[in-house]
Amino acid sequence: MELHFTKMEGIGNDYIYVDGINQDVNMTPEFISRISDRHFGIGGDGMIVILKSDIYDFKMRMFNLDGSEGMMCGNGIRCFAKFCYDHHLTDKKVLNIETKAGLRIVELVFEGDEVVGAKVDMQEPILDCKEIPVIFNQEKMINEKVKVGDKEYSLTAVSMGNPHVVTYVDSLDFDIETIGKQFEHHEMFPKSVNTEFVEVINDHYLKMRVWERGSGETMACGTGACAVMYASYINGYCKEKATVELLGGKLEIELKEGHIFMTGPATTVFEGKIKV
Ligand SMILES: N[C@@H](CCC[C@H](N)C(=O)O)C(=O)O
Repeated sequence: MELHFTKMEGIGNDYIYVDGINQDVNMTPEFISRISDRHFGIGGDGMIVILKSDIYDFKMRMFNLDGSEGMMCGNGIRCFAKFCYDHHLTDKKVLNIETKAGLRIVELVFEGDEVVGAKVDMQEPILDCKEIPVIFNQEKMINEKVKVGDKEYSLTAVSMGNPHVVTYVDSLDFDIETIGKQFEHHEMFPKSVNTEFVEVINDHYLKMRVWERGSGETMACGTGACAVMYASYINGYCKEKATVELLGGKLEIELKEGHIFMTGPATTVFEGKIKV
């Protein structure tokens, strides 16, 4: 049997996109980590499957490099919407997409006839520790000093449908592999966590690196950039609109009427088929 796929990336956060409406897709962790492997597979930060939804236009399921399933993917959902439009699964330019974290509304961005990106209503950020989830002795974790490994960090925990913890650093040049794993496996995060390390450049420009649960360091994380903007806003480091620069590029993030909006590119790298 063959599996048709499209490799796509949103500022370097790359996934293998597969149409699960017109073909059967193996969604076991073993298969996902095998095809995502950069030496023995197609290569990517994981796999994203396009499915029919009973309530909205489409349903997105996303899987990390280790095969674990994520609730939401910010860079992924922009590419997901482009995939649906480019593959003629829809001619809508605004798509309602069902994710494990609920509805996300994606407005495609065009250059001429070509879809080059999207603006996404990422819904309301969540600070409630129980919902994120974070085991902590207060309702919210905002700029709280917590020891991770042998160092104390000031942490702000935010859910964008998936769990994030944001911390501020003087320099982005550090051993993310060691520190990222300490956060990812810390007992205060019962469902693990995505960790964002942020350098504040000014009140409308933030730079970050991310360590994603299930995938390790990636070039970018869309939900992470939203969590960073919101954490920085409530900590008084930025205004309602900010550019967030990640290793793979920039996203524009805006807080409007309690919702976070993310705008960024979506790019097709190549298409193919593999024997499964
Ligand atoms: N890269 C993504 C987030 C992917 C999911 C995450 N690793 C999780 O398991 O929560 C993004 O762009 O948001």
